[in-house]
Amino acid sequence: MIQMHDVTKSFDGVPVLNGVNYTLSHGEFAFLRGRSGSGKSTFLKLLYRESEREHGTILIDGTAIDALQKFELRRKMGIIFQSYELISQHTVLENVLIAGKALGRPLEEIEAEAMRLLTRVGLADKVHQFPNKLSGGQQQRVAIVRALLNKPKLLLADEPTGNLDRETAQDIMTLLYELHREEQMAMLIVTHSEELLTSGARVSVMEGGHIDE
Ligand SMILES: Nc1ncnc2c1ncn2[C@@H]1O[C@H](COP(=O)(O)OP(=O)(O)OP(=O)(O)O)[C@@H](O)[C@H]1O
Repeated sequence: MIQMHDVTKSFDGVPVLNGVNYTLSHGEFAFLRGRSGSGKSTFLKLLYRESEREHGTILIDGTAIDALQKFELRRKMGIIFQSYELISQHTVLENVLIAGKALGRPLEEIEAEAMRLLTRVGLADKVHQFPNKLSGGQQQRVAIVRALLNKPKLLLADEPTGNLDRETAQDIMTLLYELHREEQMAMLIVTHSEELLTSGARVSVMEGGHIDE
């Protein structure tokens, strides 16, 4: 799903990624850990081309990421962030539907899929609420549903539980693992928290500009 070979990135002449090699298989579930400032977010941003690498190759689902327009690349993936990134003037349902409307999918189809997923994550009674009426954990569940609406083969998560208390963070990690199995997609989750790692899951570590298993 992800094949990264010898990728480098620096900011103002200071190297952050220094020849990163990384592979994630189709349907695999994996964590990426690392100290603050080690380059984890930079690594993810290169994958969804929020930032551009200097050297090396990156393939997503077998295709070199430069061979695609950004919107084509991002269709292949869902992305969630620590800060949820919901639109405050839109209801929960509207926030989720945005992802499907962006692809021009029929409203009836995306509404049905949104309701299925929102029910799955325990938010069936919140669909007409606005995000500021929800807890942090509930807002992250909305963001997860939005990321899954178009059935991506890959979900990238950048510190998805960074703003949540421990118990809620654990619930979100469990939910992500269950969804990876149920919806059959690869997931790469960046976290600095060792205690949140799902037991038995693959864990890679970003350190010194490299990724080690
Ligand atoms: N746009 C940018 N311009 C300049 N420097 C940057 C930029 N983005 C990141 N950096 C630097 O690159 C390094 C890695 O940052 P990055 O955000 O990738 O780390 P991280 O491992 O995700 O950290 P955290 O766990 O704190 O989020 C840091 O030293 C940061 O200051």
